[in-house]
Amino acid sequence: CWGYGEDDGPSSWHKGYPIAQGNRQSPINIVPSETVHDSSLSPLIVSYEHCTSIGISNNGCSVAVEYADTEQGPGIYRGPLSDAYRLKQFHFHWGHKDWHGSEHTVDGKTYTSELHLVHWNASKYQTFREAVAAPDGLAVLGVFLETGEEHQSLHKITDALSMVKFKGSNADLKDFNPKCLLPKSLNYWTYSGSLTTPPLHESVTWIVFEEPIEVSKKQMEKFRMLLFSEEEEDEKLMENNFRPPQPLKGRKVCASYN
Ligand SMILES: Nc1nnc(SCC(=O)Nc2ccc(S(N)(=O)=O)cc2)s1
Ligand SMILES: [Zn+2]
Repeated sequence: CWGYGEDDGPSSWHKGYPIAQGNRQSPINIVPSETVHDSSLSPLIVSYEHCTSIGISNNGCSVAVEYADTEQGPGIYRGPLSDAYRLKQFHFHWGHKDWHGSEHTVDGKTYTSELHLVHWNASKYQTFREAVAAPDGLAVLGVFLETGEEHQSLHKITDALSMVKFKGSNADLKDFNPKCLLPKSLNYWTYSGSLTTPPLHESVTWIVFEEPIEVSKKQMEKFRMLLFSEEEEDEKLMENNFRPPQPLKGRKVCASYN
């Protein structure tokens, strides 16, 4: 199947997933001077009050924290969105070293990691599976991580990583509210894109925050001890699980203002 190595990495995904060469692929390089400031863009509303996280798992390409799928669950609305989107999971992408690891770049600058909070359009679709392939099915919040001060809430995640070292492993992680992982400013860029891993569905309204959050080098090192491989397999360190920027193909990127 697909991966991030020499033979199964992003440059060969098009063989199994032709959409990889589609017209609204993600991530992209964001050029702030070329974004359109859309004054009709209202502030994004993040409503993460009722947060029943059910667990943390290593799915073989990243580490993800899943949320219970309930009506009054955590969600986002307004901003560029016409409907209410419900939080399904969040996960991270990172590099082998601190100088790279993010998927989106800003004027070519890479960050040490990128957090993705994956939401699906529960106003319009019955299930995540239905929404994941629909053009307005998903909304993903992107948060850049850069090395600096230790993040006071990220330790709840990094402390759990040793329990999900191997592909296919999962552990309890109760009531983790990801609001604490958002930056102070909710200024964002938004554009129409895709999943950044196979099946690469062009179903994502991307909302990427301008302001990064700070995490310590030690906290990043804990992500790099995770494995792509299963127990009993040859150890393959989980790192560089990011797709490089894809062609913009004429899309415009809008900037919020709040
Ligand atoms: N029928 C199907 N069920 N599930 C899938 S894909 C599962 C899934 O959530 N994939 C996913 C892949 C990439 C991203 S990302 N990195 O946020 O663009 C988010 C989510 S296809
Ligand atoms: Zn992602």
